[in-house]
Amino acid sequence: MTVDLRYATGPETVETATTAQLRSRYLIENLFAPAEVRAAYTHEDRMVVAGAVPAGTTLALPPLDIVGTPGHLDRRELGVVNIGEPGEVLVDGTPHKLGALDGLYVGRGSDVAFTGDGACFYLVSAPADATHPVARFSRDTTEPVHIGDPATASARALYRYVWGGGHPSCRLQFGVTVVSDGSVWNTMPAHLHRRRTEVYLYTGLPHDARVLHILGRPGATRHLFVADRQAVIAPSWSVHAGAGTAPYAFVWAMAGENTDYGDLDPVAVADL
Ligand SMILES: O=C[C@H](O)[C@@H](O)CC(=O)C(=O)O
Repeated sequence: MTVDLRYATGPETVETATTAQLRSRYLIENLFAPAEVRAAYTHEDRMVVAGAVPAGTTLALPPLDIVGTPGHLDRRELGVVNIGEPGEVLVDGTPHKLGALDGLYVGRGSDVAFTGDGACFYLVSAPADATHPVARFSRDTTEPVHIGDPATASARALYRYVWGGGHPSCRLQFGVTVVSDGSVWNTMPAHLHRRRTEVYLYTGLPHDARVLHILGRPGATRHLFVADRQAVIAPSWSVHAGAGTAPYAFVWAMAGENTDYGDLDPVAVADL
């Protein structure tokens, strides 16, 4: 299996990069294909992001040569969000049913497989040095955090699945944010995470719409136009925010020094 490999980058490269260079470093375009698992590996906090689209088959989470262990999760933990129709994640043979935008945490050491005709699983794994129990997160029963404001087109609901305040993890945090009807902005005002890397996977966007995603250091930002089911890597020095030309949601996932969701450095709009 080929893995899309991304090296760690410094902030000074962003201002002189061409659009093609920015896209090849930070944008992950083709994670989802029927009856396949596709993966990208970033050296930024050694996160793996992957897509598993069972399409009627049973797909196993494969080991990756770059990870270097016989099982993918021998030394890693995993977050899963279903961005398709309902399906099942088999963890050591036990099925966990995930509906639209539901999440699953899988601890170190488990074997994982995916089934479901219309399911589309987005996966994030990160190094782990302890084993925490499997946990399912239902979008319907997770109480969202409402932030932003319709007056600034930034109202959105944050469904925090693993974020340091609930289920334990080693390094991984993840959840789903749904932008409210009539709003366009995510993560505005923006912030930095000095102590971790974050990856956004946009979903629910019409095929002819795009999210204008902002990256780079405050005061030296660039943008990427991002289509549905594409992911963007945000190194620790980069803001990560966006505005959609149509309604959308996104899966956010972070890995780094701690699992304290509130450990971030706000950036005032005027400083962007
Ligand atoms: O630290 C938090 C992550 O960047 C996201 O959870 C933020 C987000 O979903 C949003 O503001 O819309």
